Amino acid sequence: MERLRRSMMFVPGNNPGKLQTAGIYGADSVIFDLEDAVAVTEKDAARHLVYQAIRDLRYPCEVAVRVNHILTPFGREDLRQVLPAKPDLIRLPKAEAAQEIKDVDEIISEAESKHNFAPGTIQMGAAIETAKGLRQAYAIASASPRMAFIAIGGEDFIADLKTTRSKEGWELFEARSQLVLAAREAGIQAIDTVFSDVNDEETFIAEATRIKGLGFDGKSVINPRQVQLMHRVFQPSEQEVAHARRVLTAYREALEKKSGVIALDGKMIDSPIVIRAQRVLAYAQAVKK
Ligand SMILES: CC(C)(COP(=O)(O)OP(=O)(O)OC[C@H]1O[C@@H](n2cnc3c(N)ncnc32)[C@H](O)[C@@H]1OP(=O)(O)O)[C@@H](O)C(=O)NCCC(=O)NCCSC(=O)C[C@@](O)(CC(=O)O)C(=O)O
Ligand SMILES: [Mg+2]
Repeated sequence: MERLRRSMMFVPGNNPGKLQTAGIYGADSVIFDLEDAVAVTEKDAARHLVYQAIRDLRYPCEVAVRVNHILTPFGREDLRQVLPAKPDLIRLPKAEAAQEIKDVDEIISEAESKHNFAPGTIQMGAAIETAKGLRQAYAIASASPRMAFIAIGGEDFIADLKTTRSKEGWELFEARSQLVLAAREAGIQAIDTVFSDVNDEETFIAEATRIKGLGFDGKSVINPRQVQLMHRVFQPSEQEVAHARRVLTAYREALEKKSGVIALDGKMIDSPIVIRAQRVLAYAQAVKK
């Protein structure tokens, strides 16, 4: 089972209080942000705070840093200053081309070598936030062995589409589906976008349920209150686990009788159903830890 990334919580990189407590809320990952949550005048202070937090504090989860785009005046300096702290992952915003991933991969390799980190220690993820980026989703996802996921940055994506965000999310449906397909083709995870109204739990849960159904592995979140909501949506129910066990038992018995297909409660059980049942059990096991 790959690493769980049900909840990836953004933490503004210029907020010392939030950086200090970010690990206590149970998120699978924290993303210390140097990009859009940080004003241009605060970039330098934020880099320093993020470096110190990663170096000095122990987080019980994956620690990622969202740097500015490599082609902005800030991206390379972000990497230069935070890589020596050895974050688990660098998340790139507004990715539009495989070359951006390759360039950052090279910078990370140089830092790993300079600081005696094992090669490949620091992973990468990239957010697709424009129509142009979406066209390159597979190329981006497969541009480096460091790539652990691609994400959709929905707020920027919607601005690029020149539309507005609805509760039902129709405007993002096509992009979300394409993003999951590209991630699966590349064999990496797919992460959904943030939901900005932290007080609207009902719509958050509906959206989380929908994106789980589309195949996403998790969601970027902006507030601790969204973490457990997300985990609850992704938790396999007792009925799902019990059903998965019955599927595997029935299939084993079928194989013993030299048959590759069997009916359980009137429904056909064959190998893709078995693969799904195995995933439910592996997932239930992983979320218990
Ligand atoms: C929204 C709000 C201001 C509300 O604050 P409030 O203080 O009213 O919240 P409360 O619930 O009252 O907080 C209760 C307690 O939790 C603490 N607490 C809250 N949030 C915490 C947190 N994030 N980390 C650690 N701690 C936290 C707080 O300090 C308090 O602690 P305490 O005082 O001890 O009780 C706050 O959450 C926040 O700043 N969120 C992060 C915003 C951010 O990073 N945006 C950029 C990334 S998105 C983007 O860029 C778009 C994107 O790029 C995305 C993509 O690519 O996917 C795209 O295009 O779509
Ligand atoms: Mg964005």
